Formats: sequence, structure tokens, C-alpha cells
Amino acid sequence: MINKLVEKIRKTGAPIVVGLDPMLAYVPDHVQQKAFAEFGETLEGAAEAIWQFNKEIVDHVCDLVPAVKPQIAMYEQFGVPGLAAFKKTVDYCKSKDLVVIGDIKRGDIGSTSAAYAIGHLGKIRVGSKEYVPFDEDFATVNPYLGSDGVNPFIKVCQEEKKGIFVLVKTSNPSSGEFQDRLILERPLYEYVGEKVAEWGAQCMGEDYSYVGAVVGATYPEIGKVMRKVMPKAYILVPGYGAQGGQGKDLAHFFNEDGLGAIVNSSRGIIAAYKQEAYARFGAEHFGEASRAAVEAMRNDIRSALDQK
Ligand SMILES: O=c1ccn([C@@H]2O[C@H](COP(=O)(O)O)[C@@H](O)[C@H]2O)c(=O)[nH]1
Repeated sequence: MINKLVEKIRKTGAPIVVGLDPMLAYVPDHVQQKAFAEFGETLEGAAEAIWQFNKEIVDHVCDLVPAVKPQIAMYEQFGVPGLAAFKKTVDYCKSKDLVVIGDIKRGDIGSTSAAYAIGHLGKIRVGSKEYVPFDEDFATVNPYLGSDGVNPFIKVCQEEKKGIFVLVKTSNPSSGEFQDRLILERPLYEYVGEKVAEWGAQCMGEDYSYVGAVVGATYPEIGKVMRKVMPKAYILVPGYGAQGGQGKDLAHFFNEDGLGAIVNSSRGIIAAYKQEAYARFGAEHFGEASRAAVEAMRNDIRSALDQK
């Protein structure tokens, strides 16, 4: 799957992930009302609204970008119907040939991680039958429990030719509370990055490993260091747009080949129609506003890479 991701990034010229984080507040009224007319103001109604919202956005951006990243929390908040909308979104994006990164941030003791890995990336046997539960292409993994929590994901990735992105340095303001703590004068995130490189060495695709890393756009200097610590790891870079990251912060997350990083924006794309810059589209044409936001992001990243 890492080879497909790299190939699609080359083809689209857009190292961009569209984050599908559908808060109900972002779903235009006309979409909500239609869903509520059918299902009432229920969890099912909310799930239908976010699914229809996602579908419209995916239809407008699927030819521009290589990948999407549904954030499972945004679906879980609507309970079981929300999870069904997550699965519908994953399947629909795959039918559009998009690479799907499940932002699930899992990681536990070995046996529990194995169940998470099967549920999201693998297959489950029930009697004589086999099922593919959520079937994302990549998942995000929290490494706080160490190799026990990560290895079950790697095993499933090896079997299924899928991949993971391990949290190394997250984009949020308080990420340094633990991640920047010095151990023998080096920050914890560097040790995690070294471990990502080690795990990834057993998991090579053509040019890059299918064990990647998450490093936030909001910490560009750390991105520069981590690029060197994990030369073969693809870096998933959240924090662009709504969290303040800009194209000019991103050049050093990429390798000299112009590859090696893929930048996520969620609110900045899916709620673009609410921003002044795209208000001309109006809520009725929110999909077109998202498309325009992707094009602007692509140009911003391209000009940063051209100036490198
Ligand atoms: O370090 C991290 C890891 C994950 N995320 C997730 O990415 C998106 C960002 O959303 P925006 O609307 O573009 O800010 C969201 O799903 C986060 O959970 C992150 O932001 N930082």
C-alpha cells in the first residue's frame, strides 16, 4: 500500500490528505434537514448527514488527492450509526481509488493491539467464514505501550500489504509535556523516531517503508530533524490550516526526491465554505469550496517545495 500511496502522490502532484472529520456543525443545514426528514433528529439522522456530507466532498476532491483520513472519533460520537457511517465512508473512498488512512490512534497490550489491528487492517475468521471488518489501508498507532503495542499492527501489515503511521511528535500545543522530555539529553520523540526507523527496516516497499510516522506541521524544526532520523519513513503531517501550519513550514519534512511526506488538512478543507476566502461558493456548493481549498493547499505546498 505504501507503493500505491507514493505512486498516487507522484501522479496527482499533491502530497495531500483530506481529513474527513465531519462534525455536525460543519454539515450545511440543507444536508442535515434532508437527513432528519428521513431519520428524525436521531443518531441515525446525524450519521446519514455526515455520510452525505463526506460523499459530496469526496466526489469533489477524489481526482485531486491521493488519500483521505477519516478521524474515527468524529464518527464514534454518533455511536453505532456513526461507526456505520465510518465504514461506508471508508468503502466509498476506496471505490474512488483513494488511499484510506484510518486515524484511530490505537495501541495497547499485545493481545488487544492484535484485535485492533485485525479490526482495522486485517481479516477476522468467524466459523468457516472470513470477514474484512473496517478495511482501511493505513492506521495511526499510539506507541506509548512500546513494541508490544506496535508489533501486532506490523504483523497484520506484512500479511495484508497495508501500513501504519506511528505518533512521533504530535501537532497539539501540549505535545511537549511528555514527547519533549529529555532522556540522556535527547527528547523522547527522537527515541520514538529511531524505533520507527528500526521497525520500518523490516517493512520496506520499493523506496519507502510501510511503517511511517506522524510529525506535526506546527513543529517545523522538529520535522527537519526527524526527516533525517527516519529517512525511509513516510511522514504524515497534520496541523496544516486550522492549527496554523503553512506551506513554508513544510519543505523540510520532504526528502530531496520531493517525496517522503503527506500533509493533512481536515477543517481547512471540509469546512472551507465557512471561510471568507471561499464564502462565494455558499453552503449549497460546499463541495466546490472544498475543491478550491485543496487546489490552494496544493499550490501552497508546491511553491514551498520549489523554493527549497
Ligand atoms: O498530531 C496529530 C495527530 C493527529 N491529528 C489529527 O489530524 C486532524 C487535524 O484536523 P485539522 O482540522 O486539520 O486541524 C484531526 O483529525 C486530528 O485528530 C492532529 O491534528 N495532530
